[in-house]
Amino acid sequence: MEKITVVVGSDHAGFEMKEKICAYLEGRGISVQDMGCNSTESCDYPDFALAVGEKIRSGACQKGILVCGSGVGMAIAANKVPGIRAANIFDPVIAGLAREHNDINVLTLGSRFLDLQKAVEIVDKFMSTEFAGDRHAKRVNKIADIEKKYS
Ligand SMILES: O=C(CO)[C@H](O)[C@H](O)[C@H](O)COP(=O)(O)O
Repeated sequence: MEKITVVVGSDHAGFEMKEKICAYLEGRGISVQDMGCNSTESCDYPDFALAVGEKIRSGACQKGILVCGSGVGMAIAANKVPGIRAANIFDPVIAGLAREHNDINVLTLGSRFLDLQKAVEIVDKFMSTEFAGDRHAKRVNKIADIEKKYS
């Protein structure tokens, strides 16, 4: 596995799972940058999706993980940052495909619908699966072209 820094964030609903995922990644020797939140006090997921997306866009971090109650709000918000390809994943096989075919750089998780063991399996797939390139690169480039059309 390449040496990378993972940037993580959550809202109040994802806080506890985010903390456990940080500890899991750090325990595996992976460098983690935590953009908050820092408690279960109610807060707004777009603030953390933006912070994580900007870290990746700037090149400071290579992959991101965002946790909210369903994972949906985080995915919608993160995908508004140019260059971010975020997907809300509930299954490790799909996590592998999302890396292999779509080169996602942000994983979003729904803490209210995933147990920790499944979340960790998804994180492992996200971290360990390489983009396959080839025909998939052409398609991912077309996604970037859509973004350029509106910039
Ligand atoms: O964005 C979401 C829903 O798509 C997340 O699940 C949020 O965590 C959720 O909306 C937070 O809800 P709450 O009632 O304010 O806890």
